[in-house]
Amino acid sequence: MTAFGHFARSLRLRRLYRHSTAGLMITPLDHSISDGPVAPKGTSLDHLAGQLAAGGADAVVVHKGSVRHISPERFAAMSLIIHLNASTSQALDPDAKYVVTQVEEALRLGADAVSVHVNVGSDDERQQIGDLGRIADACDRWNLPLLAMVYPRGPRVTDPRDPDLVAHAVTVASDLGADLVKTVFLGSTAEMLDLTAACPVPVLVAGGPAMPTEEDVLAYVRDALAGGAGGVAMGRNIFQASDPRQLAAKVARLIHHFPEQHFAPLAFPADAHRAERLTPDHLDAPAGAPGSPLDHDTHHLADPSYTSHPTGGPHHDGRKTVLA
Ligand SMILES: O=C(CO)COP(=O)(O)O
Ligand SMILES: N[C@@H](CC=O)C(=O)O
Repeated sequence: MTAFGHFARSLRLRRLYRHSTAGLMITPLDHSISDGPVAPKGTSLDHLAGQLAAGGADAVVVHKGSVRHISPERFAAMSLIIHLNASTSQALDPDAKYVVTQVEEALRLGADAVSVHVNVGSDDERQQIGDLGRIADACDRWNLPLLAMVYPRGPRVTDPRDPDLVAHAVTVASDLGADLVKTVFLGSTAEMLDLTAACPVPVLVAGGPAMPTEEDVLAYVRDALAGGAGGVAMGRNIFQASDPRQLAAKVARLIHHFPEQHFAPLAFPADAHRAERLTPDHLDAPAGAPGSPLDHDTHHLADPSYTSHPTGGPHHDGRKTVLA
């Protein structure tokens, strides 16, 4: 290990942020096991994946068998996250998630990262937290980034958006080694700011059930970002939209161009070197203004002079460090 974290894990995390270091737009499609088909009627999973990739999604989360039905071409500009546990809505206890494949299998399938869902407060919590710990160990062995989806859910959880409960849930995820954590939006930007400030890894918000209008979705994403979220892992609102590609593009654009850079996946020695080439004027320029880092649009990642923050090293601004 170096001060910049393990190279291979850093590299894979960096690739997740292929479009922008400002944040992530991930679309989970693991609902296929919990609730049934995710692709709009009459279309295929491959078509949906193509729309998401064309819209600028950074990654999709899918179950292991789904990758057989998606063309590898879809992942030319989008990462593949394999989901490792499952349950169906028909189960006696739908909150009880069980492991259906391993980190090694995900690697064999070409995964760029893996994800695991934990319902904190469920009757089955003991098993799920144990699974998260074991999966985190395997991710450490293979240097594979880990996304933990953590939700307060279970018979004793009366308010799944209780800020203390959600803060507890995301802490479970970061304490056991998740690189990214996905959870519910708390309902207000102020509450989100407290949550995200206390969590050492980026917090991605889930979308929840489909909202009535596209503008509702975009306002929700704006609020989450203003609350310090590191992006979204938004499923139903995207794949149930009348035009998933178009809405994915709008959401991705909001996230990828968000002016505040919350964290720095570019924590490589080479980036410290690149950072020296940005003058303070560049860094102070308003977002999108000539000379500001965001002036580069999404092409900035191809620009060797681009970096997301002035020091280039692991970035502690009171929020997060993607790499340690
Ligand atoms: O947990 C989820 C998918 O993994 C739910 O995502 P959405 O709420 O955005 O549909
Ligand atoms: N990760 C989610 C999938 C969506 O329904 C869950 O298991 O609840």
